Formats: sequence, structure tokens, C-alpha cells
Amino acid sequence: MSDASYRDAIFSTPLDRVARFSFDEKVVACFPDMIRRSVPGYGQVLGMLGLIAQRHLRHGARVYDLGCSLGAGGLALAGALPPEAFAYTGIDVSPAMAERARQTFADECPEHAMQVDIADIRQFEYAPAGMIVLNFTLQFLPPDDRDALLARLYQALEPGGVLILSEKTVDADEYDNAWRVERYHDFKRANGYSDMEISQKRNALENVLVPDTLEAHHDRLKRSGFARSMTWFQYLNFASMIAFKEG
Ligand SMILES: Nc1ncnc2c1ncn2[C@@H]1O[C@H](C[S@+](CC[C@H]([NH3+])C(=O)[O-])CC(=O)[O-])[C@@H](O)[C@H]1O
Ligand SMILES: O=C(O)C(=O)Cc1ccccc1
Repeated sequence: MSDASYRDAIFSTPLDRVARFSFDEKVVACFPDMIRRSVPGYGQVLGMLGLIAQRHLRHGARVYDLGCSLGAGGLALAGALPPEAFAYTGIDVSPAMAERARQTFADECPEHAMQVDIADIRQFEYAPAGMIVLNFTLQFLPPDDRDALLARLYQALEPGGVLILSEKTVDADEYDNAWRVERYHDFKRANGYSDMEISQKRNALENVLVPDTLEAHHDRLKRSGFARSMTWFQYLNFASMIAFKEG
């Protein structure tokens, strides 16, 4: 398969019926461009992953990257830590994504222990881990499945381990929410998306990407066992949280 990367033009022509968004071959081919132009703070969140790992990850521990897509999280970690510092397992249910992530790791960081599994993160058998990353992935699970997954991840974390949870969020206050969504659309427009692309993608994501409020996330983290969590990053309606398992 080609590893070329294209500009995202998926929603640029008028569609009679906008299909549900899915991580198919077409999305995979333009994914780096799509995510960079569509997720405010994506690069900053990735940049901090390595710094957070340097501070919190036990030497040699396992790191899980759930919904790893093309492996950007793994590459960020490999750029910040030496090969013996961690063993990485990326998991993605999309074979097209996972295969490209494998190829990228083989090309870019062959010395590092980078594994990619094609699996559903809800069914995966987790081994003990020092760090678990959910970068813009939980939002794609049916809301009823989110509690059970977080509770299992808490169990898999070693004492002193950390969970990074990055998400698109919704604001409980309708005015604050409208302001953030409108500025988010401005952000997309400034990144070259047309009004039609913005509205067709919005329709395609309806009931596929279901955002929670930050409060709902922190409540869920607490219910799952985490005594402490905080929002360390927020940019419009996108945020990243960290949750700590007591050491
Ligand atoms: N049940 C599931 N099991 C496994 N994978 C899943 C599941 N549901 C969705 N996915 C996968 O989760 C990923 C979400 S993208 C993550 C970006 C990445 N973290 C990044 O830092 O570049 C986010 C976005 O595109 O906004 C896709 O690759 C799906 O195939
Ligand atoms: O584009 C959007 O509206 C988003 O919410 C971000 C996004 C990025 C990549 C795939 C799906 C959603």
C-alpha cells in the first residue's frame, strides 16, 4: 500500500446524502492533514506526551496508545525517550490505520520496541502499564461503553501510572458552547475548509463522535477509581486531561 499523504478534500463536493464518518481507506490517506487542520492543539498535545512520560513513566514500563491511528503518539514518545525507556503498544480497530502505523515505526524508529495490534480497545486484554494514552479516541465509543473501558484501564495501570485523555468536548452552558463551536468553525475556515466541508463533516460526525463535558469526564475518571485528575490543556472545544493512579 502507498504511504503517500494527501490533502483532506473528503467533504469538499456536495453530497446528496452524507454518509456516517468512518476511518476508511479514504480517511487514512489524508489523515495527517485532516487531524492537523481539524483538531486545535493536536501538535501541542503530542509534544507534551514525551515530556509527561519523561516525568511520570517508570523506566522500562509499557505504554498503551488506544486508537493510535497512524502512530503519531508513538512517534512523539520515541522522539523523547531512548529505546530502553518503554515498550509501546498501539491499538487500532482500523487495519488500514494500524498497518501504516507499523510501517512508520519500522521506518522512523526501528530501535524502539513498537508494537501495533489491530483490535477493539473495548475487548483488548491489557497487561500492566505505566502510561495509557487515549488521544481523541474515547469520543468515538458509544457513551454506554465508556465507563467499563475506563474502569478496566484503571485496573491495568501500575501504581503511580498516568492516563492521558484528550477529547473534543461540549460545554453545558449553551452560550459558552455556541461561542466555542463558532470559533472552532472559524479555526477550520482559517485552515482552508469551506463552509460546505465544515457542515457536511458535522453531519457525518453526528452520533459517531459524541462529546462529553469536561465535568462528565472527570466524574467518570473518579468513578473508575482515579483519585486525582485535571485538565492540563484546553483550546476551544478540545481538551486534554491527565489522571493519576496513586503510587
Ligand atoms: N473501538 C475502537 N477500538 C480501537 N480503535 C478505535 C475504536 N474506535 C475508534 N478507533 C480508532 O480511534 C482513532 C481515532 S483518531 C485518534 C488519533 C490518534 N490517537 C492520534 O493521536 O493521531 C481521532 C480522530 O480522528 O479525531 C481512529 O484511528 C479509529 O480507527
Ligand atoms: O473535524 C471535526 O469536526 C472534528 O471534530 C475532529 C476530527 C478530526 C479527525 C476525524 C474526525 C474528527
